[in-house]
Amino acid sequence: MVSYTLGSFFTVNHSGIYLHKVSIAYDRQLVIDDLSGAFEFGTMTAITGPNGAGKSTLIKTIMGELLPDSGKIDLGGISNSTLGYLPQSLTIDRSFPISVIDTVILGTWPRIGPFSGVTSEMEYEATDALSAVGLSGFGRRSICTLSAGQFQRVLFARLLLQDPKIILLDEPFNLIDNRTTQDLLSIIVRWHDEKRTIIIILHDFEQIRAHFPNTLLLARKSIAWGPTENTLSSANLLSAQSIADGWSKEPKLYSKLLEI
Ligand SMILES: Nc1ncnc2c1ncn2[C@@H]1O[C@H](COP(=O)(O)OP(=O)(O)OP(=O)(O)O)[C@@H](O)[C@H]1O
Repeated sequence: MVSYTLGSFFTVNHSGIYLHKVSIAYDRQLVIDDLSGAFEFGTMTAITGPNGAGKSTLIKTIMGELLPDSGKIDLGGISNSTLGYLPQSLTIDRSFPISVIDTVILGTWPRIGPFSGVTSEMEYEATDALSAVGLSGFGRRSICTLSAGQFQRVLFARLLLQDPKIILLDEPFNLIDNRTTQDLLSIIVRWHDEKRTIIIILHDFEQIRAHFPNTLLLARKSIAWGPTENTLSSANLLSAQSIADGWSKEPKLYSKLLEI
């Protein structure tokens, strides 16, 4: 449980990832505007919104890859080096000549460091993880020979070895078939049952309604953040879309940066 002081007036206790008035800009263009809210530990939250809404930017900022231009992100006492993160598959370079099993074993680095050497126990764990994601027998294959869905299964196996308490997934079902999606969804649901915190970017409202109790609807600012049924109301979705229709015409500049 973390205590957090808002201004000089009061202190709130929370156990989760806490965002307080977070704004993020690229080249003076605001892509997240004054976002406040919490991802409570143990909850499962979908982040959705139109293309360009700032969803990946938000996740990268929680990961510490980007810094907010103003506001604060508090990880509730957890170091961002221990977060489990799956970026969008299109951003991952698969040309590096590495085997499936070694890719999965890389998941142990955040737990035991990169210099410990590969033990037979790690190989057993990685083999088990590959079997859990339906890839028994794939260990010696090179990752560049895998299909998109098989590679995504490998990345889930790597997360199984990493064993993180907080898992951030950026469109994990992009470009993969329904069967793989269902298999990976059942792993995510199991992680939730194990009280891990899941934050997942998704575009499919049916999938979100079926599996994710909480949703943040983003359109460069929070349109709604709370129980999924309330967040994904027609009025909120319309509002997000109309904001998206407008932002390409009128880029909003970040006023604090303009003062420089
Ligand atoms: N490195 C960058 N430099 C400049 N602008 C960027 C950068 N990364 C993202 N942007 C811009 O910031 C805005 C938000 O991008 P982001 O990728 O966070 O959106 P998103 O909601 O994840 O979109 P999508 O659903 O298309 O993946 C977009 O207009 C994008 O072009």
